[in-house]
Amino acid sequence: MSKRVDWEKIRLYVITAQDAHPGKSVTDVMEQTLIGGAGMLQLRNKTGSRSEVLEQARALRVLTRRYGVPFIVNDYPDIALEVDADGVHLGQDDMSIKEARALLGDDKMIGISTHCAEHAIEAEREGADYIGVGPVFPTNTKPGKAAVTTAYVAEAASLVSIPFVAIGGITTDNADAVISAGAKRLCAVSAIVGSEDPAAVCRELLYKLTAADRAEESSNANAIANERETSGHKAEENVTLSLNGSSYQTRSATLDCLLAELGQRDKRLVAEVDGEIVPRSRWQETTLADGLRIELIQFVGGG
Ligand SMILES: Cc1ncc(COP(=O)(O)OP(=O)(O)O)c(N)n1
Ligand SMILES: Cc1ncsc1CCOP(=O)(O)O
Ligand SMILES: [Mg+2]
Repeated sequence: MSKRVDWEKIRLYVITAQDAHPGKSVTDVMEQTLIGGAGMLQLRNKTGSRSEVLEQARALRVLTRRYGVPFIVNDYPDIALEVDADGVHLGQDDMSIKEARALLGDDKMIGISTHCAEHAIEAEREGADYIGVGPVFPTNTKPGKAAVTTAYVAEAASLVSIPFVAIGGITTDNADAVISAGAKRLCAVSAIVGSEDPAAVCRELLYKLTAADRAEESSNANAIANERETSGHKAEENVTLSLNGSSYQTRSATLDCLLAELGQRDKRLVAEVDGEIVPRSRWQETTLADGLRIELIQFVGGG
């Protein structure tokens, strides 16, 4: 799988944490997350030797290929290349995006952690493929790291056009608040891989994301329907006027439109509304209303 991943399919990004599931293997737990609908996986191993990380990366590469989802390696661009992962995730203190790009080429994804608006803007400018936005809440997975709160999630949603994933302390209990702040994608570690049933937690988080999509679609559809209804009513509303002494119904909104409707706009004539002459320059701004008395006086002949 190359960098051209389908971000529409990636709503839930799951990261490994082997200490969170003693007695269960990383690949077994991560397979459960894929069964639950995870759309992207990351290998994050902060304590193992390089050879252990490489071995886990190889196994997760095989697994993610089987499920057709992108696979990212945290911290080790060289291992990402060696196992043909889809990319690397960098932190603010790691090598620059430029350096990683030079190593990995254009086909691999580069994700980077961001903790404030300036980071997000810089990441997009430097060519990151996605950003992590967090930690949204305090979390034992990243002890001592200040929470950025949902305020930064909302800021990121309006600041960047590359995809972003909200991360840090996200659980099924607080995910709605993160989604309401504007997150379309969630990334979680302990709440998923530390649970008895990782697939079920994934399904629940995905359900929350898709429920929010449906609510947004239906509120957009309502707004469009209201707009149509309002403008539809306007179009259907007839105005009843007195035109040269006779009752006349029209849908035209302005004097200019009425004269066009009557085929008179280009004729030499004087238009009077309620006894007052309306110069041609004001026909477009003269709106029609029930009961108006309109007199059209034609000039006959030349001279
Ligand atoms: C998706 C995602 N977001 C943030 C991080 C954190 O990366 P980093 O800041 O480099 O910290 P460590 O994970 O290396 O401790 C991430 N890994 N993934
Ligand atoms: C790696 C990382 N980067 C920012 S928060 C975080 C940890 C997220 O883990 P959890 O979902 O367990 O809070
Ligand atoms: Mg890192």
